[in-house]
Amino acid sequence: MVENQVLLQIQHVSKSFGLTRALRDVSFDVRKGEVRGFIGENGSGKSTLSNIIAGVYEKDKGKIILDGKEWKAATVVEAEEQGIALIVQEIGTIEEISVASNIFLGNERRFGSRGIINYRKMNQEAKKALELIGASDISPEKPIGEYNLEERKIIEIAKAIYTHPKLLIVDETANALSSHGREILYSVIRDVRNYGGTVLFITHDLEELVRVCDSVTILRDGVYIDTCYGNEMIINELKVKMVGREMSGHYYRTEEEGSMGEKVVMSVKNVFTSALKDVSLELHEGEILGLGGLSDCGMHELGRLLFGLDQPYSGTLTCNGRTERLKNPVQAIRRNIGYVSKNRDSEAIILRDSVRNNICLCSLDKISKFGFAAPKTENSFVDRWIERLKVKVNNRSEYVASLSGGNKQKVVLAKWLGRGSNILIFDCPTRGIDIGVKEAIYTLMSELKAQGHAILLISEELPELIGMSDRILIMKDGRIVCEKMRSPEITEPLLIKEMI
Ligand SMILES: Nc1ncnc2c1ncn2[C@@H]1O[C@H](COP(=O)(O)OP(=O)(O)OP(=O)(O)O)[C@@H](O)[C@H]1O
Repeated sequence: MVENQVLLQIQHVSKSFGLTRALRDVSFDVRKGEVRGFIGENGSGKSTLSNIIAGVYEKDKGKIILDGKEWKAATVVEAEEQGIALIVQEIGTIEEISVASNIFLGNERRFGSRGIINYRKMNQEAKKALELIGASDISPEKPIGEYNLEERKIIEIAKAIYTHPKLLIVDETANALSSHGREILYSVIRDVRNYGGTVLFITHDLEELVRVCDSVTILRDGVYIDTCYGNEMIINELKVKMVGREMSGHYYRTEEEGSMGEKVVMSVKNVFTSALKDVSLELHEGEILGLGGLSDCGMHELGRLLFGLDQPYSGTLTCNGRTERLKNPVQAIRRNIGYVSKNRDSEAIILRDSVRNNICLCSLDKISKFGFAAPKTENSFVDRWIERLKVKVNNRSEYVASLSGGNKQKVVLAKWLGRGSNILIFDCPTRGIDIGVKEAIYTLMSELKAQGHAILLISEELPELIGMSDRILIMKDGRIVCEKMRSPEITEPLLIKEMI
């Protein structure tokens, strides 16, 4: 329940990274027991402020008051000790260690005696933490590397809630989760609110925001715009406040029926892997083929297989008229296939390299002459795509690691669109992307379709699947269980019925 006492006061906070003014004189308050949404376009400063509160970054100016006292965390561990938990946008776990060690990272001392850690006790406690949020299928002893993006996010949720934080910050986490994972997250948010804690909830999904939050604060270009409460949270008005202009409201394709060319550009027949059971499909030129299902249905694995990342036990794959085995992504790129992975930071971009090199990476053969790429040609190629996708970046030499989440995603898209791949496998392409750019990406997908490109759209967002696809395949337990042609009769409940 929202109390009248204020927990967090942000007072005139500013922060710059070199030339980028990420936050400019931002001030607002959040009360105890309040679930506060936090929205703004990509690069508007949401993660920067969250990171300052949670001790990751230092602010340049301003004050933060927590529970009546000035708050200045020097480290994340210090912030945790003071009751602040942050679930970051990307993967926040450490690869080489166990689930339990991740949950108690920085707090191992509590299981130690004379310098020796009692791992049995740590595992037992981690098991309790996981059970508490209904994730008892995750084993504390296992290395975290055995778990996928969604399961790792659930482990991070368990870690965050275990300490009963007075302030829980959730940065763009829901869109890495399936409906089951989202239920876990929402129930944790309800628990925090029930014991009088406060939640700062960052999301680009405004419907989710209105469902989950008591109020919302809007940032634009690092500047505080407004805070709306309860019934004042009207989606169309929030969009205008975020973007600073009226939005058209037409995100998706308007045709009632689907269309596609005759030519099949890619097909798989009777494919089996550990995750796929007798899967066959055909992708046509000029087609957007939607692939949906629950997150463990096999759709993400199918995307990996079509890009040569995984190999089938049996079955055939035909690509641009040739039957073959894609042994690796290099072969797939040669066959003109592009792939946007759901797992952005670890699979889709090189964080410690420039925006320029990331965008050019797969197109060097196209923009080079006699094996040499002239810097001028490279630069104009990169600038064209930065401009086209409105990537918010100071210059093309900036490291991708310093971009906001949504802008990283735009770099991934630019890389494949720039190459002109005629087969595009998009796994959750609009993950973390703000509404303005979402609209631009959907327009781009329609243009690519019109030019004859084939797109396999793997998505957990049903409105996106229904709104963009010519045909939808639903997968369940590794099999394709239904096929629906584009039509106004296709609804979310109809697809959900096939998925569960
Ligand atoms: N470590 C950093 N180094 C340099 N610039 C940074 C760094 N972190 C953030 N920025 C810049 O600060 C600005 C705000 O980024 P921030 O990540 O806070 O945005 P955001 O609102 O969370 O965006 P998104 O919705 O895309 O996640 C961006 O221009 C970003 O490039």
